[in-house]
Amino acid sequence: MSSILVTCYSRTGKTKMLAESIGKGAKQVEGVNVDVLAFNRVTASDLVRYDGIILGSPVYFGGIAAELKEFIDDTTFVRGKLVGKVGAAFTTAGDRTGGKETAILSIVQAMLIHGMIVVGDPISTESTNEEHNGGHYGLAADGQLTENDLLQAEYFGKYVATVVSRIC
Ligand SMILES: Cc1cc2nc3c(=O)[nH]c(=O)nc-3n(C[C@H](O)[C@H](O)[C@H](O)COP(=O)(O)O)c2cc1C
Repeated sequence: MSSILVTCYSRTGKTKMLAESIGKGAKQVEGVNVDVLAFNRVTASDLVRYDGIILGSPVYFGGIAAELKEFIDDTTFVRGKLVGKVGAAFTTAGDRTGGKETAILSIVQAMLIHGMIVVGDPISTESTNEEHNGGHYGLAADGQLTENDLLQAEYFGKYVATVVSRIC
């Protein structure tokens, strides 16, 4: 049985809503155990237990929230123990051009430094919806979350879990 952790910093609940939908999608994949955990319940050393780690943050000034950066900085103490794990990132922003890609890439950058295998957000083959908001480098949504955003988050979770189940 492979395992996935989904967690994010979220002040006003939007990024957390995406986390829940990502978890819902990931749980559709057989043979993968998925934990969607509140940010304050996770420590850097918990990451070692998982095969896949999906991390999210709201966009703050074009980057990630300080709280997630602090968490990532703490992962220096598990350096070497995350090698070969699958990683993926997600974000929410206020504005369409507000910095979703730069925020996602900050998370992805840390994952790559850990030697993780990063999974992006391809436009889902399951999606027939042309409104796909896909982040390319990870999952992203802006403004008020729509049903479509939550559906894309489910597809993303399912996709990452499928990769985890294949390679872990
Ligand atoms: C301190 C701060 C900085 C922000 N900076 C940006 C920004 O640079 N670009 C943007 O599009 N939205 C920005 N926002 C809006 C948040 O990214 C957006 O509301 C996000 O969805 C909030 O996520 P949450 O509900 O999970 O806390 C900022 C919000 C705060 C509080």
